[in-house]
Amino acid sequence: MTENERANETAMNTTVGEPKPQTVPVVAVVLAAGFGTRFDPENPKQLVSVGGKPIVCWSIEAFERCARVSDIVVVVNSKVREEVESLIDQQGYGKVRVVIDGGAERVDSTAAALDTLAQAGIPDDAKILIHDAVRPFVAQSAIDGSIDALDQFQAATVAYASTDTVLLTQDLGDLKVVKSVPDRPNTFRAQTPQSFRFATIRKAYELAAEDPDFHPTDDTRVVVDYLPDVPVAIVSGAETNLKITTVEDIPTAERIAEQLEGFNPKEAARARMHALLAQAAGQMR
Ligand SMILES: Nc1ccn([C@@H]2O[C@H](COP(=O)(O)OP(=O)(O)OP(=O)(O)O)[C@@H](O)[C@H]2O)c(=O)n1
Ligand SMILES: C[C@](O)(CO)[C@H](O)COP(=O)(O)O
Repeated sequence: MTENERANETAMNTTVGEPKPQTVPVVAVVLAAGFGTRFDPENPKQLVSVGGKPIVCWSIEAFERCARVSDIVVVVNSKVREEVESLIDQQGYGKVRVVIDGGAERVDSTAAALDTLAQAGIPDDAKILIHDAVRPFVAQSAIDGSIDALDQFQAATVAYASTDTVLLTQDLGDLKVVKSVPDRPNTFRAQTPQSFRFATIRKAYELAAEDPDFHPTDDTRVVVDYLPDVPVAIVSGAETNLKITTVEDIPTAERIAEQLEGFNPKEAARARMHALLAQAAGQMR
């Protein structure tokens, strides 16, 4: 077994055998309100098709498919709302309860979803799974593992063991120096879903809201920084749980879609052409 396999093995894996019966709501929050500034702001990445299906649909379907997920909240911005709503209607996603507006940053979009859930009177012990819409290939084992982890922990994140040595750095004016080098088996790449009991994530966000310098890129960081006594469990992720960040990620995404759904050469060629055009347009700007 490689070092990486060992590290991923020590992360929590899906319960073996029958999953426990669900006694609380399990709500997936699909964050699709980003502006894709590193992709192409004129071509919202959450709507781009991979393997012939819009990225946001892959993500919603992952939670539709998991019988233990009871409800889905989709968070959008004004640029994508109409299209996302029409996709939800066309596909007949039965667990999507509401499509809400997000905010300027990812954390503002999560905060909007938490407010909506509070207004809906969701219980404190509900399990909330917060997922990047642009991670279309999340495995059912990661979703199940997240739901199971909340039986032992108040918070959990899907993560994948780093194969690179990670350097923690320090700013020295206009350059950086290495501050420390953590042992590689203790370093993981954060993925989503990141999952929490409702009262825990709500409390963390309440505390964070009082901090004007609050700009974390994920929800785990909000708990780690503002509720430092709450351990966040690591749930096994995968290389395929890719976040589509730039147009260069599209060919990899097509390859993963191909493995999952079977090969569609027409669609793959169209997507490659699309990625090249988007890249060329980006360079011209
Ligand atoms: N205000 C925001 C910002 C991000 N997101 C979502 O959070 C995830 C984070 O992925 P990221 O690659 O950062 O997406 P963008 O913010 O769209 O990309 P960029 O940072 O390049 O603008 C995405 O699903 C995105 O839609 C969101 O819901 N609301
Ligand atoms: C939540 C996240 O996907 C974990 O990998 C990530 O932090 C969010 O996006 P960003 O690329 O850091 O903005």
